[in-house]
Amino acid sequence: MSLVEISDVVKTFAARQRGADPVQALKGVSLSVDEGETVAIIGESGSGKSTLGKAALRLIDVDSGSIVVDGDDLGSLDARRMRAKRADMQVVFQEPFESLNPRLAIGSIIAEPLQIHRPDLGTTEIRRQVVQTMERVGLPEASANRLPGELSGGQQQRVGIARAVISRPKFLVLDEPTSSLDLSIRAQVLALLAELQQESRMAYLFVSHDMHTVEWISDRIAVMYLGEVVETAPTRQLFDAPTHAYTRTLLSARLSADPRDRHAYKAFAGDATVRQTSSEAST
Ligand SMILES: Nc1ncnc2c1ncn2[C@@H]1O[C@H](COP(=O)(O)OP(=O)(O)OP(=O)(O)O)[C@@H](O)[C@H]1O
Repeated sequence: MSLVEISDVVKTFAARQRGADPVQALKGVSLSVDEGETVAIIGESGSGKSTLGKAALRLIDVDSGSIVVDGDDLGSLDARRMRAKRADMQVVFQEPFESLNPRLAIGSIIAEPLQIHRPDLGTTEIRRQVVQTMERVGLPEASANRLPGELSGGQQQRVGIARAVISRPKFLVLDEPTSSLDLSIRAQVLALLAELQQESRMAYLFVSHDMHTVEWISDRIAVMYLGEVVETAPTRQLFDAPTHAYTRTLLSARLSADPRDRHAYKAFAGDATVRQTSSEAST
């Protein structure tokens, strides 16, 4: 049994406009993610990727189907057990600034999950873990007292990652975590995510529409089309021998992308470090 087992999940949204039909965002989706594995979800805008990411963490309710994380069926947990379970399942969103409280200092933002989930820890221990986590994700200790708006986009996303991993989750949903970042910073943040995963064997569900990113980071890829997973395959196999017509269309779009970007990206990804670069220094 995989760490994360998503089985036959259906999710329908009421239409945003009055009179329009409801939207079936997930039409019976099944997917698993193993410990230490990165599964990417790709597909065009509106295919249901983000909805699946949110459903996997039970950030939204689903109509039917089940999501089992580390042996617990999320649908059958009561509110108290679900709250406790959240320490094991975290999320990193695309827009770091929007997901960080602009009025809280960075240190407090990163400390929050521990304050919620580990009432047994004292202030000194929480501070120690915050400093340790900041160091691990490449944030200067001095930024603990700064506000999110004072950091660069890359640093803000490091804060989002630090907050997500400080409670030592087993399962992380990453919803376009690097899409808003410059190419060079993107590669460094991806390298950081890969290192963190190697250290702690987290399972990653990685939502992305960027083929270069998923090719680099994922072990397996699930292709979504109109609320369904139409193909799941190991990354190399999917790129070399896609079986579904829609996957082939997606991949041909990738080939028409600017090849210079691709090479630049590979070069950056190859020697990316988690340390800050001058381009990432705050403004
Ligand atoms: N809260 C909501 N209310 C109504 N419809 C919604 C809601 N959230 C998502 N949808 C609809 O569900 C479908 C799937 O949306 P979703 O955001 O999961 O797609 P996506 O593949 O992540 O797209 P993108 O790449 O643009 O983020 C879309 O048709 C979207 O309009």
